[in-house]
This record gives sequence, structure tokens and C-alpha cells, in this order.
Amino acid sequence: MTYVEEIMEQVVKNNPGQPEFHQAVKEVLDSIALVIDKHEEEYRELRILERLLEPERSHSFRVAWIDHNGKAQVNRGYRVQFNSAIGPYKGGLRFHPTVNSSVMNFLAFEQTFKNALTGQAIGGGKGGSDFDPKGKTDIDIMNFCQSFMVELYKYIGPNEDVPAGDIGVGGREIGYLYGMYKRLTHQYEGALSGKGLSYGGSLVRTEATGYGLTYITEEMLRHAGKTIAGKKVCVSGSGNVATYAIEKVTQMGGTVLTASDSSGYVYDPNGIQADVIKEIKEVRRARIKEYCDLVPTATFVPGKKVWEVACDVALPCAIQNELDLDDAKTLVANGCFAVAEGANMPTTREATDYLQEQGILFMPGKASNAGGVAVSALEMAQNSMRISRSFEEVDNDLKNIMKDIYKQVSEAAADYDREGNFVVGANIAGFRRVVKAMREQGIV
Ligand SMILES: NC(=O)c1ccc[n+]([C@@H]2O[C@H](COP(=O)([O-])OP(=O)(O)OC[C@H]3O[C@@H](n4cnc5c(N)ncnc54)[C@H](O)[C@@H]3O)[C@@H](O)[C@H]2O)c1
Repeated sequence: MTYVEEIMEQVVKNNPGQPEFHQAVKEVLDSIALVIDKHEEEYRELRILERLLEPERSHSFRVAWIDHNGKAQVNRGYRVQFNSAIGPYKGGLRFHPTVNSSVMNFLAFEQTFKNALTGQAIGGGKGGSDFDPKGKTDIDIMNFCQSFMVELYKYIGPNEDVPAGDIGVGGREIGYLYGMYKRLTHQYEGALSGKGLSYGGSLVRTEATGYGLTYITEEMLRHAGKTIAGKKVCVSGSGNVATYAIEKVTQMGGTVLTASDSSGYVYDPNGIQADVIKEIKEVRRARIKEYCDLVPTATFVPGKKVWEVACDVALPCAIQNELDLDDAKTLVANGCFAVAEGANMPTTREATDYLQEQGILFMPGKASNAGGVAVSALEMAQNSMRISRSFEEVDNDLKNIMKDIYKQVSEAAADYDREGNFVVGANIAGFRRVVKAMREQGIV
């Protein structure tokens, strides 16, 4: 048995009932087997993979809170501090009923490689809760966030661990979390990113993941002699990443045909309007169906996924495993030639393999959605220096970071004779940077 095979068996044995974590680890190990095989003896001796796959620290805690009816509620909170070889832990907080140890481990593990790809000094972490924000009042959200922070603040700090938003955690939630952090620690410091502009946030952080996704997609298309302008694009989701991907694709001359939530999708051949999505999701906090009340040319398709709509480019921006093999076949049959992941692991392994076999340009999330965390790191730097930079400056940095990620990913793939395989390239490039830092710091 090879070292990689042995380790994969061990991961499954040591983390039973964690399918998402196993899926993420398998994808990475399959890609980096090429590198491991070259250094097998040395890596075995240093137990590189064992150390890389064991989170440095995992916190799980009770979150008791009172809802707007005065009733007691209890949820479970998490913070997984996976790897700090290259910097303080960094990664979002997710509030969604599907959150469990498997999802947390998969996200924190992926985050380690993604953060390495940005070239910044940030390690990998992730956190969240099985709390479901759907249908909750503003008071519920504040009470929950405050109780969550009463525990979380013990583990975070600007030089230790800097959480940000993710599914279910946007500007409102970060505000409530930060308010309680400051009250508990009496420190005004950048212990969270994605903060509001009035209290230390960075311009472009809100837009960063969706914009960054669009910039790297354009870069990938450019190298294939194409461009986003004039293309039909399917976007799934209608949250932070989806909204700003829709906005940037439209600005760059593409037409976004779809947006969705867990109830179904809306289709508009004239192009989905990001401002209307913002009104529905950020102001009214309503279901996507309401889009059709505001835009008469749009139609709502209940209970279906966006991938049945013919498009040139697909941008999955909702949740893990939302694009499966059947969806991939439909996309290819309808002429789609590029897929870039806005969400984390939205494409199943079978779907990814099929898309790559069919010669579809495919950019994995750990490269294509890294813009959010990259601008979070810029926010951390601004907080430390007590400065704020202009929209243009930060946006320009974001563009350069995304271009650099494309370069690293394609060069790493080429180094191992896998030109155009950006999954292999992203995993190898991230792995090389993390492992170099781990080796230089000894067995810790
Ligand atoms: N926010 C960031 O900066 C960031 C950065 C990197 C990656 N991501 C990833 O992007 C994805 C979306 O995150 P977000 O921050 O936009 O969250 P969000 O809460 O703002 O939006 C999530 C969206 O997904 C939709 N959704 C959830 N389950 C769905 C389902 N089963 N079918 C269809 N739609 C569904 C929700 O309705 C919502 O529109 C997640 O995978 C997240 O990990 C986010």
C-alpha cells in the first residue's frame, strides 16, 4: 500500500461518519500523490500527511440563547483551527442546519490550501453552528450571535484566529458578533473580518468572493482565447458570493440567466439583476420567488436546479455537492464549456471527473473563491496599520491576487505534466507552500 492509500484509510477510520471530510481529503490526496510519491520516504518519516490531516485544535460548544418569544433554545457551535503553519487561523463562520463536525473539518481543511494559494500569511480554520437563520427575527439573530461569541471569543484574536462570514453569516451577523467580542475583551481590534465600513471593515470585502470568482474565470477563459463578454452564464445561489458574481459578470458584458435558493430558481433571458437580488435577500430577507414580482420577464421554477438551463459558463455559488454527475452531463450536452466554483466543493467528485474528461475548463473553489479570504487578509493588514484603503486600490489588489492564483495553479499543474488540470494544480500549489512552512518549523 502506498503512503497516500494508508493515510486515506486512516482518515476514514479516525473520523467515522464524516463523508464531506473524507471527500475533500480524497480529492486532495489523489492530486498530491504525484508529489508525495517523489518524496515518500522523507514525508513518511516526518509524518507530514498525518500532521496535515489532524486539526491542530477543535472546539465544540453549547450555545444557549433566548428567542423572541422568551423561549430557551440550544444549538451547537464549532471552531476548527486546522493549520497555522503559514499564519493565524482564518476562515468563515457558517450558520446552517447542515453544519456538523464533518462539514467543519472539510471546510477548515480546504481553507488551509486556499489560504496558502493567496500568498498571504493566513492559516486555515472554519467555524459555525447548526443554527438555522431562516425565519428568525432580528432579535433572535442578535441573541444567538451574542451567545455564540460569549464562547468563541476565548479562542480568537487578531494574531490567533480571525473568523469571517460564510453561509448565513453576513454583515449583520458580523456586526453583532463584533459588538459582543469588543464588550468581552475591551479591545478594538481586527479579530473578525467582513466588518462594516463604520467600524474597521475594508472596502471590497463584501464583493470580494464574487468579484474574485469572475476575475479568475475571465483569466481562465482568456488563456483559452475566450472572454466572459457575450456569454450566457448560469449562477446558483443568491447569497453573498452569487450576488457579486452576478454583478461583476454583468459589468463585464456577460448575461446571467439564473439565481436560486433551496426552494428553486429564477430564470430571466434578459439577465438577472444583482440589485434586485440584494433587495430580496439583504433587505426583505425573502425567498427567491419574489424576484418575479419585481421583474416581470423572470420566471420561477420551483424545486429544480439551475443546471438544466443551457449556458456557456456555470458558476455554482450555493453549497457543497449541489452539482452532481447528471447535472454535469446536462451542462455538457447543452454546450457549457467552463465551470468555476464560487461555493466550496459544490461539484461532486464524479461530476468534476466527468467535466474534466469532457475537456471542460474547470476551476476548483479553493482557487476560484479565494478572493474573499484574500481581501479579509487585506482588512487585517488595514486594521493593524489603522488605515483604510480606497475601493480601487483594494479591487486592484484583488485582481492581481486572482491572476497570480491562476498562474500558480496552472504552473503547478504543468510542473507535473497535467496542463489544464486546475484541480491538481491548486492542490499541489497549496500543499507545497504549507508543507514547506511545516517542515521549517519542526515537528509541532
Ligand atoms: N462569503 C464568502 O466570502 C465565501 C468565500 C469563499 C467561499 N464561500 C462559499 O460560497 C458558498 C456560498 O456562501 P455565501 O457566503 O454566499 O452564503 P450566503 O448565506 O450568503 O448564501 C448561500 C446561498 O446558498 C443558497 N442555498 C443554500 N442551500 C441551497 C440549496 N440546497 N440549493 C440552492 N441554493 C441553496 C441560499 O439560499 C443562499 O442564497 C458557500 O459554499 C461558502 O462556503 C463563501
